[in-house]
Amino acid sequence: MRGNIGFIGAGNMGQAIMGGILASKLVTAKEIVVFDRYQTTLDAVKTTYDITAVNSEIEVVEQAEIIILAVKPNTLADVLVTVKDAVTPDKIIVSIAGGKSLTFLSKYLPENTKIIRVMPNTPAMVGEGMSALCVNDWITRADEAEVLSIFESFGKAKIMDEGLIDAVTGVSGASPAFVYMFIEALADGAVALGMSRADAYTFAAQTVLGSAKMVLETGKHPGELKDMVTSPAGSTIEGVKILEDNKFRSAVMNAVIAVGEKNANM
Ligand SMILES: NC(=O)C1=CN([C@@H]2O[C@H](COP(=O)(O)OP(=O)(O)OC[C@H]3O[C@@H](n4cnc5c(N)ncnc54)[C@H](O)[C@@H]3O)[C@@H](O)[C@H]2O)C=CC1
Ligand SMILES: O=C(O)[C@@H]1CCC=N1
Repeated sequence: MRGNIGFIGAGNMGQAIMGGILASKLVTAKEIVVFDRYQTTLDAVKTTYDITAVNSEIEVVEQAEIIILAVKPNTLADVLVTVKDAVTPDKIIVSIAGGKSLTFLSKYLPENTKIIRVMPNTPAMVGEGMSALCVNDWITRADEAEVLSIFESFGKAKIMDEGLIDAVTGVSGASPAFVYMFIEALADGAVALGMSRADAYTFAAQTVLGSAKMVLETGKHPGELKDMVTSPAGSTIEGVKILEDNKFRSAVMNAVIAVGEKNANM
């Protein structure tokens, strides 16, 4: 790393990324410089991770080379206005705010600022994140590789065209929420059939984890993997029919599209 990694905002996502970077030992805890305007959060993060806590947004920009803006989209403009004068051409500004484009970000920053827009997700917290990175014209190949290595330290990461960011937000940024709903529902079904709550979450979550690994590691089409589970006249196909009757796949598709459309209009 060329220097410290800064965070402005240390909520769910800021902490997920911080935790991921620290677990992978990409930098030391002291090389992570954090400001959160909510003192309780800042104190908690300092205690939990032993990072360098500072007292303002500007101090983060001054003390770090790569600055991750992890505030809510509706506070992003205020943060950009606050830090603008401290942003020099050598700094890399990374925004993870949903719906805020590179053009939006560049309007608030000096003309030649290096900017990267990222859509990560919360599984970063356990080293299994999925992030898409969109870069502006001032980002060099070396900058790109360095920031990619941050996001690869806690999962998979890929440089993507900004035109695909709404699709990314639907399929990986927001979809952990859908997956948790699915796991909860699987477990509820098992509980209805007599299994304990604790066992039901373990059986459901391990099955989702294993099924995801099958897709990633076998390279087989998900339909083929589904067919491997459904014996003729067996029990699984009865469940598949219920999901089809209830438009399960259509509901999931529409959920992804709704996220993307909202993201495009934030
Ligand atoms: N939660 C998620 O699954 C994902 C969130 N995102 C994006 O990440 C961003 C952050 O989301 P969350 O972490 O969920 O929100 P959050 O509300 O948990 O965290 C935001 C943090 O920023 C702090 N903050 C606000 N203004 C500040 C300022 N001026 N200086 C320093 N700290 C400030 C708040 O005190 C809070 O701790 C959002 O823009 C969201 O679109 C992106 C991908 C996934
Ligand atoms: O709900 C949101 O706005 C963000 C974007 C992706 C996940 N959370």
